[in-house]
Amino acid sequence: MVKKLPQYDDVQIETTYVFGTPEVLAQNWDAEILVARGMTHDVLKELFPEKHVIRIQLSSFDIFDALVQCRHEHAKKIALCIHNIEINCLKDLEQACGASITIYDVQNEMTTEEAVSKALADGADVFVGAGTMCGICDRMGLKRIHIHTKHDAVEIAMIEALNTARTINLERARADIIRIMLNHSEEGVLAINGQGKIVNINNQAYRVFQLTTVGEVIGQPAEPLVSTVEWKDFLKNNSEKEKILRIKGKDYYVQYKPLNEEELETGALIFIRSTDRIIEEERKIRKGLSEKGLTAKYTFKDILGHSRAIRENIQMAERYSRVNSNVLIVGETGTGKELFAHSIHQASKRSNQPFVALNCAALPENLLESELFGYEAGAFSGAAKGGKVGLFELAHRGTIFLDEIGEIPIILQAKLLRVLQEKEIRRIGSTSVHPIDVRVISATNINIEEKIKEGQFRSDLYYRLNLLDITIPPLRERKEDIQELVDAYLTRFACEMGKSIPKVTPEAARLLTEHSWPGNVRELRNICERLIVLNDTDVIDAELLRQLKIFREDKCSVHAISEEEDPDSVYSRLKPKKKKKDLAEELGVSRTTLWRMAKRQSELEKKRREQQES
Ligand SMILES: Nc1ncnc2c1ncn2[C@@H]1O[C@H](COP(=O)(O)OP(=O)(O)OP(=O)(O)O)[C@@H](O)[C@H]1O
Repeated sequence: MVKKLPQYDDVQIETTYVFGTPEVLAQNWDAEILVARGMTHDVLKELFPEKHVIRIQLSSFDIFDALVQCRHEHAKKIALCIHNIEINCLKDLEQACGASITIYDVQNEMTTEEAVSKALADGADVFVGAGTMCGICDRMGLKRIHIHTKHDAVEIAMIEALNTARTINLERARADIIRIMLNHSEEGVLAINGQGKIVNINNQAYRVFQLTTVGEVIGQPAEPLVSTVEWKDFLKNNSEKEKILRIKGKDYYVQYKPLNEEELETGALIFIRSTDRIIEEERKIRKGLSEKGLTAKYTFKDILGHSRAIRENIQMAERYSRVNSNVLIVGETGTGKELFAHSIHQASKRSNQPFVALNCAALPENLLESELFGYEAGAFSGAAKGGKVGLFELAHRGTIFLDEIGEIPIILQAKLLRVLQEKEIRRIGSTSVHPIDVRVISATNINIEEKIKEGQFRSDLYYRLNLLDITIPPLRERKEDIQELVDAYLTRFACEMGKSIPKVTPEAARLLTEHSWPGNVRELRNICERLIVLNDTDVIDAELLRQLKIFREDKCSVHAISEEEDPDSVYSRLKPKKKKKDLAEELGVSRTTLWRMAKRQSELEKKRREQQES
């Protein structure tokens, strides 16, 4: 009957003939959208306020068509019983029909009956109207003409109904997504209205309150469930609140957020999270961060040594933790500069924020720049698709530790200085800047002042980095720490390896104290580890130190290798055979020092080649 309707797979259309009293119309419709004409439309709308009821509009043409048919009935006086319609051209219509026309306004079945009776008394001989009127006329044996609705009007109403159906379905799909999201949330979520009644609850909250039937609590007061909560005060004050509540024997972290969005009734959302879960998640996050190197591992408690120098350094560093100024830590390799940097961060107000460490000597200039400042997508060929967040951005609100700062290329020094001055960074290839709040702790084992004199380090940057400074003396200058460090490391490694803790004889202790420790604490730590691995007795004596050739690297470690004019160093002899990690251990140096040695080595080789060529 209706042509060219848009097709929707998920919409079902049914047609039915309804006629009669509101009681008849009030049958159980399972349709969500009803399409009807005239009085039927009005009655259905009143009976089903929650449904969409769409009106099929009667057109003047439909009425005209019905009136013209009255000619065939030889009408003299036509009664037009119609609902809520205005006709301006009555005179023309009367002429076209050849009869007088009286309009009777009808609202429902009762008023239609009254109108028909009145029209009859007024002398009407033909009645024109809709289905209800026709039914009454048929009962009374009166001549009547039914106003039929044209296809076009039905089609327009059906299109409106289908569009409404589409909107309903879209809304429903959206609501389904929100429901699924809510139900997949690890948090229990409860929405309460201004009267403290539950208007919505997700699956997780059902579990928390151990409810069994879905919908059991909707419309019920929230009070028995969250009885300990002064939600009334909270609604009154319209402020957020958080509490730890014990619900069904378990602890939950509960947050209340007031809801007074314009279109929503004032109420609140209650979020409920298991405290066990929060702790577990935090642990995972910390683990994730530490795997990425974003957390500090050490505190001042990890720094051993009772020498005056080390104690004074710790005291000073503790004071530095309380402020935000940049710190420069100076000391030979392996003296514990990184340990101090971690500890300062951990004792500072930034301890819950990231600690990001970077060795400036370990990367070539271009990589170092992108590592520090990040880059935009497509900033250069080979750049990662989504761009890259730089370490400064990663360290926002926390601390960045720039080890081997003396090695930073002069071009990057200018950029770093700008970052420290402006407190904002610009990624490579980006036009915009990001404000950052990062504390910089840097470390060096070279004399930066010398580098400044040589024009290789900017003095303005040095003063920015060196607002506070710590100088850690080498181990050979604080021999009183050696015994404590040896005891601590022997104990630690023996426990880790399930061996008994060996006793160090006085002679062995003397040898250990007299050793020059060019690799400082790192070297001492490595030697202690070797002693535990290689020794199966309970004693460490001088003979064992000699047998195990414990100090065999003495002549070959940093000092020996630092003689730049000696390219035939132990480093170059060992290098081809070793992995970087093993080599660093063998030489008793850090991987950075190793990298520096490699760099120096290749510079020397280059120089030698150039000399040979010239
Ligand atoms: N005072 C100390 N107490 C305990 N352990 C220490 C101490 N000083 C250094 N160490 C240990 O020695 C090793 C080297 O320390 P760290 O990496 O902090 O030195 P560094 O000065 O930063 O070295 P590099 O300049 O070579 O990077 C680490 O295992 C660290 O835990």
